[in-house]
Amino acid sequence: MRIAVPNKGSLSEPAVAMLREAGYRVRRDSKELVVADPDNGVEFFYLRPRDVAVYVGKGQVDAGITGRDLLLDSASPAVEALALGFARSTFRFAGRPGTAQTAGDLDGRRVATSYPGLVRSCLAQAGIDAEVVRLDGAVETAITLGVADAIADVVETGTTLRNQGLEVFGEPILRSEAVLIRRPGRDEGGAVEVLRRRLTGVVTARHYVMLDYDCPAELVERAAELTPGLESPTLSPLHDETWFAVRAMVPRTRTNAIMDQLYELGARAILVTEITACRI
Ligand SMILES: Nc1ncnc2c1ncn2[C@@H]1O[C@H](COP(=O)(O)OP(=O)(O)OP(=O)(O)O)[C@@H](O)[C@H]1O
Ligand SMILES: O=P(O)(O)OC[C@H]1O[C@H](OP(=O)(O)OP(=O)(O)O)[C@H](O)[C@@H]1O
Ligand SMILES: [Mg+2]
Repeated sequence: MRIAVPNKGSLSEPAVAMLREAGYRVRRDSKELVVADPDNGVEFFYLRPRDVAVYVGKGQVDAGITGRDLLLDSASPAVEALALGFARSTFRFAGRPGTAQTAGDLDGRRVATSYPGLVRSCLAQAGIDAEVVRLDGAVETAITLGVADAIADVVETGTTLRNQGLEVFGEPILRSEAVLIRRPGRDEGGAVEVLRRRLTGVVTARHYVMLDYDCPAELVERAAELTPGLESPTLSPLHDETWFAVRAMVPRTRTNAIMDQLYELGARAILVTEITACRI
């Protein structure tokens, strides 16, 4: 199986980290363009982020990691197989304050972007007739230099826009994040499915922590409501028969709130441990 991985930019490092956590061999330095991983029957190709969807869409590579925005911009027939939870951003119109209230105000005006495919299809869908100016990056500067009236670009914290005195307008065009993509058609031999399952394990492991605590027997039912786990929490008897040990996965973002509630209920010895990988 061949897998395409972004070789630079925002996606590269977290994509490599995720593959490493999923048990694959990754490159040791940024000059390595092809990495063989015979133990897993995989060959990794480190490609430009924009090219990943092109190779996967043409079927030369079985799967790849890219951004949802890059996939849609490329108009590649590759298929999104799994959202990976990093490189989250929105794709938005922006301009100087007062330039426009909605995308409709762009009629007859110029929009600079490095995602012309995405922007053209968004404008066409809304029936807006605007000129798209294609730039390679740093598009925020296009307005200052008079090349465009507005821009459409990736926004994460909004710092870049603020620094240029720009404001977003209109509805977000897209919510993006890193995604696993696969070539269209059948997954020969189910090879991509193994990759997808492994990456799901990493995404889930990042999402949850393992919570262990001791709980008086009469409070176990109420404690189980606070920590229902995936199927049901694990109960183990303690030597002191009036207590149980309870174990359940909980969403990472709610860990401390749940620990507070358990403690107030009467649970003790509440411990949190990291999950490094899992199959759900
Ligand atoms: N600041 C950011 N925060 C989150 N995601 C981002 C950010 N900038 C770019 N991305 C995402 O990274 C992908 C773009 O990949 P690309 O390699 O072009 O990143 P980049 O950081 O812009 O690289 P470059 O150094 O070439 O500008 C897109 O999916 C985009 O949504
Ligand atoms: O909302 P923010 O947190 O400021 O992030 C968004 C910025 O990050 C990316 O820029 P990058 O540094 O990749 O430069 P580029 O425009 O040349 O791609 C993106 O193109 C935006 O400009
Ligand atoms: Mg960039």
